[in-house]
Amino acid sequence: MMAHCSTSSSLNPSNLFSHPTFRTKTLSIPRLCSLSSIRIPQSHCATNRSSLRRLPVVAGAVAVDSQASYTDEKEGKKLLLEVKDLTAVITESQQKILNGVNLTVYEGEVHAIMGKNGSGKSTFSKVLVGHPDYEVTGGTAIFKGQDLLEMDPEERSLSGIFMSFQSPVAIPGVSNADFLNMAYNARQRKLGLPELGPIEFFSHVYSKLDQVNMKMDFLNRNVNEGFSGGERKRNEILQLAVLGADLAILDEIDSGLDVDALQDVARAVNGLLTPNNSVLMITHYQRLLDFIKPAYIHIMENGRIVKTGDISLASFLEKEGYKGITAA
Ligand SMILES: Nc1ncnc2c1ncn2[C@@H]1O[C@H](COP(=O)(O)OP(=O)(O)OP(=O)(O)O)[C@@H](O)[C@H]1O
Repeated sequence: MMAHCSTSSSLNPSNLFSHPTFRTKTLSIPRLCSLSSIRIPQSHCATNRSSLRRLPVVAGAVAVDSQASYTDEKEGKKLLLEVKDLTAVITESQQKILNGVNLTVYEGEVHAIMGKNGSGKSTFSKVLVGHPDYEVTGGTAIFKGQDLLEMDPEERSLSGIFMSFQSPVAIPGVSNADFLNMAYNARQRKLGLPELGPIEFFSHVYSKLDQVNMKMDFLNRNVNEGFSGGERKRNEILQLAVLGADLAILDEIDSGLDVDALQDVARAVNGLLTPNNSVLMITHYQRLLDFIKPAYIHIMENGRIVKTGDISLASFLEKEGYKGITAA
């Protein structure tokens, strides 16, 4: 899906979702990168830097609050995310989708969520990042010791959550390089660190391109415009590489990837893993898990995690299907 330009002339970065331009049914999380269905105001649909500077400062994946006192530990690892009995409905229809999700993620862990189509996997991840299509009706979500549900989407991004969407959108008129540069500088500003000009930024991003095996000319192209499905997915991981994250939520990052691209993307994600950050992957297939190895696999059914196991759960699933899992 392509992003559209509207005629809105200004945005309030601190409350982006409330802006009429963004109150659309197709809105996705307002962060600078991986905007899955965002509408960019006409005034921002230009490649000049002054326009870009006016884009909302909603950079994702910035571990600003690295000093947060989230003390619960397991084997020396800090508790990153604790979700308890989370319930949520679709805002418009009030249809219940999440029926009490429980999930605990410590730093340095890789988790995968699997489940039948329509079981609520994407909804869960979008609820975590504060997508306005959904309303939380119960439960808690604590991220780095802070109440995630109390934060607006921008704060969630700035506190270190990155989400890669199933269908990253194109943003006409905004070059990939400018987009990433702006996102990077937003983080630097938030951290009180020096911003990088375009030339300095280029050398910074150059090594990241290598990590995802992307050619340099992708930087000069407009964000995701004309990119193949696989290129969009690589671009998502490039954004993650540039911005970093304490918790990267990757929604079907393997979909549409050929075998080589899958390996590139997996290698890049693995290269970004440290003892302090975590990944939550949503996938249907074991092939991704062969490359990015999760410690935990969760099966979601009817808006709840109904089973948790290790990698053997994915192999079992591959052979027996979900019926086998439920019966197991
Ligand atoms: N904004 C929405 N409007 C209407 N229905 C929605 C909306 N968001 C989710 N749903 C419905 O909620 C259910 C769960 O959807 P979700 O996308 O979370 O499932 P999923 O497990 O990610 O599925 P898949 O594996 O096919 O991607 C589906 O029946 C879906 O149609």
